[in-house]
Amino acid sequence: MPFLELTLPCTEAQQPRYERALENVGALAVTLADQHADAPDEQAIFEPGVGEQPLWNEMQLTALFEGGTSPELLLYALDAADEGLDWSRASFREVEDQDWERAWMDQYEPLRFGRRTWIVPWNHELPEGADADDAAVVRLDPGLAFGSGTHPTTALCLAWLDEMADEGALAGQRVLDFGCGSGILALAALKLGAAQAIGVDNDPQALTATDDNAQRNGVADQLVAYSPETEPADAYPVVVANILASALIALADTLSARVVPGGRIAMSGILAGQEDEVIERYRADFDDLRAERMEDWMRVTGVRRR
Ligand SMILES: C[S@@+](CC[C@H](N)C(=O)[O-])C[C@H]1O[C@@H](n2cnc3c(N)ncnc32)[C@H](O)[C@@H]1O
Repeated sequence: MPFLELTLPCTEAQQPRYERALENVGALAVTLADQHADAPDEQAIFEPGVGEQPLWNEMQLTALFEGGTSPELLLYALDAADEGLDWSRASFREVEDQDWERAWMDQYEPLRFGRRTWIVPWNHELPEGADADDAAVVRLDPGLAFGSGTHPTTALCLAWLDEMADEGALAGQRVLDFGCGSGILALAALKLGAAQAIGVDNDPQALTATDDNAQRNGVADQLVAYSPETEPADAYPVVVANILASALIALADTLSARVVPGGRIAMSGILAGQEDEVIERYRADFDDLRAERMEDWMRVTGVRRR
């Protein structure tokens, strides 16, 4: 399936704002490359990781959208997403998915979250010095679904799961990963000791990626991915939902009902400044609501009232 690729030259100072606007209108992936590299295959591709900033002053920002997306409508949405940004230098082309998978995998390195959670691309090994006996290792190919660990919202949720495991709150538990993308959070929960995980996503690519990654990690019998229409209306002691703030607010009744009394929830996909609205919406059903920030993004956690 072809995809629509948007490229745009920008400065280092402009990059976070452009990136945020692109993600807000549904970019599947955003990468940065050095503007001055000579040939495309020599370009240093850089996806901003946790706490990392690109080195270049001038860069080329590239975003991938679903095939069939109209460039005109996209520009209209981008203008609405942030009226102060200039998109006149944006250019578009159709790309085959293979190009993107290759670029993604080539620049993707093992990353650690919290004390012992490792996200390792399927074609890499744990770095030397990592404690292989203690590590909870997820081997991942994000494919075309969101969820490689490099986005702050994923990182915030992975760090929370790692903490939960250290507190003994994951061992043997059932976990719901709502908006599972690549399945990264469900897989991390299983590797950290959860007994079973359910993934839910409204994107068929995500369900395929989650199934593939469950096979790759040898946990296909513990992880099942559903569309929102088919997910069992069950309740779980641990729920993670990394979707946008607007979706968390719209789905508050459903998500609250998915958490058992005394169970815990972590929500992300929340831009800094949106956390109070999310907390307000969940206040009726949850205690101990807290917000944690990473870069421009927030995580809200809470404990379901008994
Ligand atoms: C930001 S990604 C998170 C992926 C992964 N869980 C992670 O933490 O990296 C959000 C995912 O939620 C899915 N999603 C968004 N809105 C949804 C909804 N209303 N119901 C189910 N899935 C949804 C998207 O398709 C996408 O895969």
